[in-house]
Amino acid sequence: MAPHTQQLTAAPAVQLRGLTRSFDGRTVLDDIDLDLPAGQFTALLGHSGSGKSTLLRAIAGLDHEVVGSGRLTAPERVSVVFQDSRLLPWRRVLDNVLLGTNGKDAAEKGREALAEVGLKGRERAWPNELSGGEAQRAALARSLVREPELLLADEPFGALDALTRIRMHVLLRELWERHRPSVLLVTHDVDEAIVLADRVLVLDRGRIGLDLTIEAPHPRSYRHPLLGEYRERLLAALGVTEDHQ
Ligand SMILES: Nc1ncnc2c1ncn2[C@@H]1O[C@H](COP(=O)(O)OP(=O)(O)OP(=O)(O)O)[C@@H](O)[C@H]1O
Repeated sequence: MAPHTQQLTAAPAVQLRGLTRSFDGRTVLDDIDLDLPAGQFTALLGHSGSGKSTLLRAIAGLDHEVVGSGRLTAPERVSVVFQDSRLLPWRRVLDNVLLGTNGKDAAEKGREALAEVGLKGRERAWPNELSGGEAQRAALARSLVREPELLLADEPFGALDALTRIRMHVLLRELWERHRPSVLLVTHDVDEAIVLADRVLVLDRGRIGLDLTIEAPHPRSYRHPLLGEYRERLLAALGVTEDHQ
């Protein structure tokens, strides 16, 4: 049995019950129940405006209004990565990674995390000296150094060119294999979801419209023959027909 399959039986890292969120009387999340098992790599797909970021923010504990309406259980150590690296421009790369950490071995861990994401030697660089892909690598290092039980990623590769995105997919999956946090990756890219995740959720009209387990060995390429059927099911759930592609 693959190691990640074993972890699916573990207690859920995230439990949502009856989660509802409205803005100005408009319901964006409608009574959502969801369990994310510990150590699972899940992707959340949905059209623009379907509420993906709202759901992620709720799980991250960044939206206090939503928590009041339902029940949310999430781990203590949560890291969030966004589309924009959010590095502080006035701090060098290593100092960005270390922000908010402490302990005498923090700097060493920061260096190790930068080496893991392929930024060894760039510790003293300024954020504006990094490419977009490198900045996202640094953002991943910053999230890793906190040893998160849950990694929430909101379209982390959305602003990158296609080739860089593929390299980042490989990196993210490798990091997940090594550290095994629970991951929730928000994306509107169906291929990104099925190449990376073992479970893909589709958010539609405030509900989880489709909850699909992807059973194909890793590493997966976009052309993996097993992925075609999953792609079609997800596109159908998103209301995208072949004619639209
Ligand atoms: N703070 C807010 N105030 C008012 N409306 C909001 C707020 N945050 C989100 N919304 C609305 O909630 C809906 C869902 O937004 P959300 O950002 O969660 O969607 P999304 O699926 O992440 O979209 P995208 O893929 O474009 O990032 C949108 O209609 C948005 O305008």
